[in-house]
Amino acid sequence: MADMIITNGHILTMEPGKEREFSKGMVVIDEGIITEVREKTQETADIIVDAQGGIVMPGLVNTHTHAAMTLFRGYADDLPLSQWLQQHIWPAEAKLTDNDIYNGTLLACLEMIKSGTTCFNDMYFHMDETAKAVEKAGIRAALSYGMIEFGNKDKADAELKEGSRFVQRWHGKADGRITAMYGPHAPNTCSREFLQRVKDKAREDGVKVHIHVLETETELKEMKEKYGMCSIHMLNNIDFFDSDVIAAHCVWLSDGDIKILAEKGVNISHNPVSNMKLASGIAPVEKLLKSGANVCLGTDGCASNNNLDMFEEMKIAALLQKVSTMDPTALPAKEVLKMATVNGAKALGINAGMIRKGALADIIIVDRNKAHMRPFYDAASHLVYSANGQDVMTSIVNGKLLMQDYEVLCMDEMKIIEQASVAAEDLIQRVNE
Ligand SMILES: C[C@H]1O[C@@H](n2cnc3c(O)ncnc32)[C@H](O)[C@@H]1O
Ligand SMILES: [Zn+2]
Repeated sequence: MADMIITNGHILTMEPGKEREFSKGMVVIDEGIITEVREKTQETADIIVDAQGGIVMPGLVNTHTHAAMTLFRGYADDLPLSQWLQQHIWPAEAKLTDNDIYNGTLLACLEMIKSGTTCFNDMYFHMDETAKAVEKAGIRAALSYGMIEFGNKDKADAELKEGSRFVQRWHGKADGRITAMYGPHAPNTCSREFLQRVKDKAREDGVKVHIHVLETETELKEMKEKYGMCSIHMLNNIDFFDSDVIAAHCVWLSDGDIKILAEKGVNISHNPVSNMKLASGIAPVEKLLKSGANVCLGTDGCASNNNLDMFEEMKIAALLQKVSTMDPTALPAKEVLKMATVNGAKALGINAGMIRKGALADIIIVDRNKAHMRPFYDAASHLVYSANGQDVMTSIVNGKLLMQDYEVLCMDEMKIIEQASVAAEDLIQRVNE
């Protein structure tokens, strides 16, 4: 007897090269793993999930965020990145406590579970608290301590020590739901020597690296002044790049940079809403995909988005490429859906992002019984252009039901909202003191 069977749904497998879509399908889950995907099964299970009227698909993978920044949702809007970070966000972050991070991350987990994200990639501070919140919520996450040293040798040692302590403590924990990584913030906030040390340490520990790269034109100019080359060439020169790197943003790329990223197998997290809100620019996603690079999708934090809705992110990613290339065929729905599922899972090194025998049972069910979801010709089209996060009925992570038929089962929804609101209020009071 299996643990769970999902029946009656319209299944979208997203299996690379073998994508299948069929109605009234069955997905069998045992011990957190998908064991069967077919039209009919002889198997029985403890839990039967009726997906009638729903699209059964892989959970969405958000490959770049700062979860606890939910506490800064709407705090400092309508500013360019450098002013936003230096004058508003960093001074406020200096006042964050463990309790803030725990409550802010739980709020983020709630929002993600409700809007169909089953795994997220996070870089922030007080990361033990983020990990504890992930452990509690039941979601999957890749976590890294955000290291910033601005070339200061003592700070560099302390930052790497903390990054390493976090990796040792949390990698593979929470039934394997937590993957730990190193998180050097960016090439213009970390020195070249430090980035080299971080990458060496990550290789030694066998873990990945999550970093912001070439988000703004200011970074490009700073790097050219300091090193006589852009961030991509500087990082390539120190042998930083391989398929164990998740580079967030990558907006200001030359054709030569794109070639390097593709050749080295670097994973690029595209964050269109944040890039548009901070007016950072438009990442050359079409060119990156054509070059063979693995491009995935992230929301960035709630201070620059201001939500964690990956459905919204998918639609905006598609529309932005179309208007920037003046080509309506650019970034079609199926491609952007891959970015938000299989490509994201590949970037984070998890066996998910698809519904296939042997994959992790991270699955969502999206409601088709809504006015904006009818008629129904093509699932990918509806998921990218018509749906939003509030159409997610059911979320399953590691074979466990975190939300079923819109009812959150893994946490007390109202309590999380209340606790995070109180934490945010106290925090802003401390910031303004
Ligand atoms: C981990 C640190 O990163 C900061 N941060 C959040 N969003 C961005 C962004 O878009 N670019 C650069 N840095 C960002 C966050 O506030 C933490 O200080
Ligand atoms: Zn970021």
